[in-house]
Amino acid sequence: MGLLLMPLFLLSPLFTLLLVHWQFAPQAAAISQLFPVLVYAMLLLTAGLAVLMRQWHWLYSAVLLASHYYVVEMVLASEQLAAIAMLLPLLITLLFVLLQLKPKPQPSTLSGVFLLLVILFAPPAMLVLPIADIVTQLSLPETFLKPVSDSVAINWGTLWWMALVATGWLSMLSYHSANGQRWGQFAAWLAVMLCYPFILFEQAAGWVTLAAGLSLLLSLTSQMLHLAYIDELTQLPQRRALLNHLSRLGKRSAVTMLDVDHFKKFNDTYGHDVGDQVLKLLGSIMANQSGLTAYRYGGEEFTLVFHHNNQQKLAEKLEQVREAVAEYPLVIRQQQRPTVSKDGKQQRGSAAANKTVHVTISLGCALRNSGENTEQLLKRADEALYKAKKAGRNKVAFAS
Ligand SMILES: Nc1nc2c(ncn2[C@@H]2O[C@H](COP(=O)(O)OP(=O)(O)OP(=O)(O)O)[C@@H](O)[C@H]2O)c(=O)[nH]1
Repeated sequence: MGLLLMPLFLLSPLFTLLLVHWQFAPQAAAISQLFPVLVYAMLLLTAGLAVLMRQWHWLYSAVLLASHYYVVEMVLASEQLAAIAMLLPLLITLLFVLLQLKPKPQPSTLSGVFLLLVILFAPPAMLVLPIADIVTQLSLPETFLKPVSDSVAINWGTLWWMALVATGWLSMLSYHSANGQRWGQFAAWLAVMLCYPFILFEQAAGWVTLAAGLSLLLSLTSQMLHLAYIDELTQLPQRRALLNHLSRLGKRSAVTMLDVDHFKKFNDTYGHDVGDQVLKLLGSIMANQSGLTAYRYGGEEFTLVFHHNNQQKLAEKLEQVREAVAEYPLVIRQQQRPTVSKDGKQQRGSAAANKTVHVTISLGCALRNSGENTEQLLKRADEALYKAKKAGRNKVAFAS
């Protein structure tokens, strides 16, 4: 999913529920009648799916949302409301950040149980601790404590740090091109934080927790699709996605099978890890090609799918791919790792310790014949690949 699409997709529950809340008041009132059962049911569903899929990250996040929701619901009647509304978002933010930073242990391990207990009981502890006294002892400046307005129970200090955290977090996620899991957690955190300016509004916590839970559910679903369709090493879609694509391929199309030349020897010489790095690099070279969709077929074989059958254009493109791979300098360092740089020239460490090598690929292309099924098409592309190998490798061949 595109760089901007993922955050928009994961923030869509928040936008949608806000829209429903303000623009469709009768329907919103009917939905909020179902709170808190609906909210807890949504979180339970997310947690259940997370357990089923063994995606612990989502389990912890769902539990955190549930314990936060419980506290906010309870605190509304508390005399400590203002003080808790100051410290609770801080605690929740710290826990969310902890979940982003730490590798998530299995809940069946000791550290997993500990993490679960902290997430479950740290927020409710605020209900029994003398939070108002603690806040008084902090002697925060007047400007920090000044309420934003009479109608919202939040002060300027809290609003500012939330805005700072949101900006910093957002920049980090964009800079590192974060995955759905991290965006999902950010979306959930943002939704929860939105609760605070509106904490006095009826069912505000229910609405934002519902939005946060939906964001988690969407990110969990997209993670499952990712695991099912994307190859972890090369980050290219894998065979299952290829078969799906081929099943709806048009008449004018072509398929190319390609494979690394003498890869066994390469692995034997430089090690399997270096071989893996080469496959990763091939994945990124092919993902950056226009006019085709690249898949990892399996092992050191890749498949390229084209939505046209112009042989001249295909030959030019495939020649371009072949050259891009053959000309890419792989720097094998002392630790036996190739430098996979964008411009292909970056070298680190002592030049004397490095060795530059090249790999080549052979490509076999089949233009789709009328009435031909997927299996026959792939078989002909494979035969063409065999032809390219026989012709000396580092070649492009077309099926007859
Ligand atoms: N590092 C690494 N190697 C792999 C992976 N998948 C398959 N291979 C290796 O790829 C090699 C394929 O070898 P062969 O099918 O004999 O072909 P080749 O040595 O490339 O020779 P030609 O294809 O005839 O040029 C085997 O040694 C596999 O172990 C992988 O994911 N990582």
